[in-house]
Amino acid sequence: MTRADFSLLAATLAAETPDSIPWTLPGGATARWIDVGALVVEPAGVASADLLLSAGVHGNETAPVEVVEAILADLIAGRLTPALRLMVLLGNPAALATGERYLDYDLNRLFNGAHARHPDAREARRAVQLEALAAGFFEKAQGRRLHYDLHTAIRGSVFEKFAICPYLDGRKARPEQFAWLEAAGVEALLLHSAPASTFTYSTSHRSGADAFTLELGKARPFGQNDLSRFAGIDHALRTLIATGQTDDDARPDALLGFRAKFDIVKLSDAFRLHLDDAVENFTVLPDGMLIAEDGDVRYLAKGGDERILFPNPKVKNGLRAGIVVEPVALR
Ligand SMILES: O=C(O)CCC(=O)N[C@@H](CCC(=O)O)C(=O)O
Ligand SMILES: [Zn+2]
Repeated sequence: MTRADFSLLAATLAAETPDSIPWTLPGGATARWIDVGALVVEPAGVASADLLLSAGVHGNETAPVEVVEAILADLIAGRLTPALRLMVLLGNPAALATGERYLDYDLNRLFNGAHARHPDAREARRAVQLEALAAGFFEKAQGRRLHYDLHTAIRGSVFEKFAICPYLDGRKARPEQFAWLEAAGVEALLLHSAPASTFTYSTSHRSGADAFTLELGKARPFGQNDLSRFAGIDHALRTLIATGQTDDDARPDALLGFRAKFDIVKLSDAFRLHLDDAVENFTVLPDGMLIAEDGDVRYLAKGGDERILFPNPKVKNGLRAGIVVEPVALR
């Protein structure tokens, strides 16, 4: 593979060794393959912002990886010229190679120190590495710090594309971001209500990044994605990279707001979810419905337009097996 046709995905899946040698892209930007699944692009001029784009934190969520690969290919070929600093991280190379969500433990439950509780999981080492790469990238930031962690979901969704804002330690989300999310085709925004062990909570909390998890459709294996369904995020990211313009004065009116009300936690092997596989994310829960139970613990819906998100009885014990959300005003 020459520099001109370098593919981060191919190099990552083939477990090639990164060389950290900078090379100049057509148009004068610089690229460096700094670590496994990690590439940094610096613009020729002053960077107007610092964008971390991660994909493949879950190995079965392949469409966002393909979107990011296509953007990188255009940057490397000089068809796209960056106005900002960019770091691309492919989250879980080993799981991407096997097409599984994770190998030993869900990587997106191991950030912000949680890796120390699962030292033997291969993902624990990767979480440490990713956190160090993200922190190193943002330490050198001179502009606005942005992190978009791109995912797809196991289930279908009432809102096909939605964003998740990590808990902001009491601060409010910056409304300037909402217009960009809408331009990317995002229909709903969930605000988390508590700290978490996710990548976006980590970069928000530790590096002060405006971080969002973006859920962009349904998870499918490589080769089975209809990338036309990802045109909105593809276009919004390319515009952001080319212009470096992160704020938008437009007043979005269609973005629906939700807040996390409570987590459904799988405590033991006795956990039973009373929602079948066809139930989509953001389905309204009838008042009084028994959503799940685990021994003596019963999770009940309390009405008021409560909805279910990410119901999954197959998670490991101790992890979130669903979130009950409710509408909230965004501004
Ligand atoms: O479809 C599912 O059940 C999970 C999709 C997914 O991976 N979602 C992320 C959300 C992370 C966040 O809360 O910011 C995850 O569960 O890690
Ligand atoms: Zn995911």
